[in-house]
Amino acid sequence: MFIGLDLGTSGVRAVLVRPDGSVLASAESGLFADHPYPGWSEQDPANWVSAARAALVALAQRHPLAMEQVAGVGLSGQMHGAVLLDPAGVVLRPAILWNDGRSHGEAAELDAMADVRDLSGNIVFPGFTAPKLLWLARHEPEGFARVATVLLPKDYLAWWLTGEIGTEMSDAAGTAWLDVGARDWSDRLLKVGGMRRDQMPDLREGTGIVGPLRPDLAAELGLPDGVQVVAGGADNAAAACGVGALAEGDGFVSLGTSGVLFAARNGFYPDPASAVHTFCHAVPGRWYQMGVILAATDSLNWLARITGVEAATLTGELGALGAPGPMRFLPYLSGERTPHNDAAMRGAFLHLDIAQTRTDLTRAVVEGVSFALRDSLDALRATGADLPRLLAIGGGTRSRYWVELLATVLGLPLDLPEQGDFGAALGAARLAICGVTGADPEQVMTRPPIAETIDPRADLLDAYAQAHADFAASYPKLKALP
Ligand SMILES: Nc1ncnc2c1ncn2[C@@H]1O[C@H](COP(=O)(O)OP(=O)(O)O)[C@@H](O)[C@H]1O
Ligand SMILES: O=C(CO)[C@@H](O)[C@H](O)COP(=O)(O)O
Repeated sequence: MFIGLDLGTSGVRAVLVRPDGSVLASAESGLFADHPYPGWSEQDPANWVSAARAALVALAQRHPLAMEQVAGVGLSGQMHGAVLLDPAGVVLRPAILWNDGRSHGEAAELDAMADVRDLSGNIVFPGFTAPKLLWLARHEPEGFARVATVLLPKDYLAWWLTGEIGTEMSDAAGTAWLDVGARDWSDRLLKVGGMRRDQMPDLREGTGIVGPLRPDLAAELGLPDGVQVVAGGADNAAAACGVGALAEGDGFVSLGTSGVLFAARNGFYPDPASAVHTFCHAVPGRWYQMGVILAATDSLNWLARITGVEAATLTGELGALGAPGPMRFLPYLSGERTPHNDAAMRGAFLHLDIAQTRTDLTRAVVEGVSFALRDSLDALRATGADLPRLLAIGGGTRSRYWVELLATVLGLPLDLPEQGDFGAALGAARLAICGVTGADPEQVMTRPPIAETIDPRADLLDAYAQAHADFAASYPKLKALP
């Protein structure tokens, strides 16, 4: 048996997976992000540990015999977050997350420096790790002086599970300190970011082993001796492993806290002039590209918070998909990444009318998120990625309305995998299977059974294309406002 542990922004999910790759059980424990100031987004790593422990204990209570058979644990997690450890391994401050825009000035500075885009293969976005450390050096210099190690979120869980410090290529690629083509830390990128190699965790591929599970944790969870903890992958790379997206033409769209349009590529094809990301895959010798929006289900959760109605209830009120609503919503509540790279931009509702209801607001939100993902699809296509169809994963795909809308806005058939919510956690477990048994990733990371394919609604394609054009035209107009 194997365990996959995915540290999402909205919660930790643990899955117990049989050696043939089928899922026996899963458990979840929720998380919240703190936004102490506009544009900031933080989580306390202690809460990640509590949530991971709760999810693992839930599996142990329900499946004690299966837990006795576990050979490996694989990890997956939200990308880019900076977890700062002092020389004793103590966390120095709350982790600064992927959707935190405070370091936009530092990001622009790094981005303008010679060789930076060429080496990292990417624009330096404010959400990436390197500008966060430059911000820290300027605004919290005492804390910065004590940073002995920078970890990415899931690597902090590896540290908790094993007492070992390490990372892997797919998460390291999102730091702006990695030479993404060479799959190694870049001395030049570290130097311009004010960092040293000894502050970086050791690098391995996603199937590499970080170390054995701590004996006290094994005893607490009813796991045997000698369980190996496998490095795993950044959540999007791990999700790709979970849905078998390894080669050219394979891709997925994810409706999680962030929204992601992912395309596996057969080689390293950076296009750093565009806001498409080019990162190492979690399996050796492969890369991928993606467009990212910063608030997908996070936009819906914001509406849920201010209306006092749960996200699932809001989408449940939408009924059957029809023509686009009259309102437009720009989902830039945490700023914008692909395609505009605009950390200062903020969201908006347009064309509010006194007759409109909560349902109209929900419709506008899910439409706005879908239109922003269409922008990412167009940006990916411009880099040469060819995506004839996509798998659809993430919590938002529980809404049938949203998936049908998204298929229509993207103009592509969307395949809903059985157990689509497990994507990243299942991918983490698959990386553990490969790491512990030496199995070939190509054999293990197959496409999952598809529960249903949702086709675009041919009768609505033109109406949504027009609504997307209106949405796209709104961005420069809003940007021009003081
Ligand atoms: N029926 C639903 N309709 C729309 N959104 C939903 C529904 N059920 C769950 N969600 C959303 O899915 C989110 C969780 O998605 P998930 O992919 O697990 O996120 P993450 O990986 O970012 O933590 C929830 O926060 C919620 O907003
Ligand atoms: O910043 C990115 C990718 O570049 C996000 O996709 C994060 O990795 C967070 O993911 P979720 O919590 O939405 O899964």
